[in-house]
Amino acid sequence: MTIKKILVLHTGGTISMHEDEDGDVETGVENPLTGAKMALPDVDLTVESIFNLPSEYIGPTHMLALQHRIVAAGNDFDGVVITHGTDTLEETSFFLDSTLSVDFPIVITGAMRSSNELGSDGLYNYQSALRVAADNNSRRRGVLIVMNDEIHAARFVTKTHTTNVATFGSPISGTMGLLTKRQIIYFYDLPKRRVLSVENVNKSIPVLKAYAGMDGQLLELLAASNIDGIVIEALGAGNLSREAANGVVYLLSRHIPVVIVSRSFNGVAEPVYDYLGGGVQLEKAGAIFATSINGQKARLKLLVGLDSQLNNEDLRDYLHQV
Ligand SMILES: NC(=O)C[C@H](N)C(=O)O
Repeated sequence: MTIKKILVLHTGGTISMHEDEDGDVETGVENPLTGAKMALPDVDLTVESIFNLPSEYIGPTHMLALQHRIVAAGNDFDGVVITHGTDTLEETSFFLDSTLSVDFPIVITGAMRSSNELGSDGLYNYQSALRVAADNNSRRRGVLIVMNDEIHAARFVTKTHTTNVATFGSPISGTMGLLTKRQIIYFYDLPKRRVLSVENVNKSIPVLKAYAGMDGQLLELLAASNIDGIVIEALGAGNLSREAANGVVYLLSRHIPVVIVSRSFNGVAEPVYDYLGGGVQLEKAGAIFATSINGQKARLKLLVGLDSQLNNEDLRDYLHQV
């Protein structure tokens, strides 16, 4: 068996934290994963602590720094493993997946229980991520999320539970693969996606959730506040109240791109209803329906699309693509 060279990038999160005597979880200086004993395949690890942050502090600038580090690694490694807090793990995964085209596996993992808690899942998930990154079958699959013996695609994964170790799920596509004691099994291949390079991540793109009785006031306020675009988690298949729909029309009249996803946990947003506020009329007015992603991912996709100077039809096609 050939030895696989894996680049490990620690970024912080619960996987690198510990519980104090009161049971509160805090960050530490030493990463508990460093020097930990694991049953591993033949891997040669290069370990870097690129950040030591709770993932609530991670934003697009950090994601871009990670992306640059991976690009700089070139073909020096057979795989990359990133450890990350779970709260924004799906966003970092999605950003990297949208902006990196590499053959080697990029695997992201985290933990729900910190290093000294009973039933801590950090070391186990780290070991699983290394196994997946060292597996030849993990190549050319985009960015993968490995937690709790499951493999998920960055495009479809989301955090589904506040505290459970089985928090990550892919409601639309299902789990992409599994780790057993001896095997790594993939159930399906992903549809092709368009990868774009990104240079500047400083766009202002808020995400707004729709609700019964939503008015257009907030949308009009946002239209006057120098935003570059907006994502609305609309109702059901992608519908809004009449007042909110008028707010969308106002935003569009100011040339602010409006991207529609659903606030529903599962399914794809698409234009179905033809009345004021219905998806058909929102699309006719110029709103863009993003396919199969949630609000936080649509925000990143719009950011990447705008930074790549995509406009009108091109931007629409890009956001439509699964
Ligand atoms: N389980 C976790 O990692 C949650 C933590 N708050 C973080 O995202 O950094």
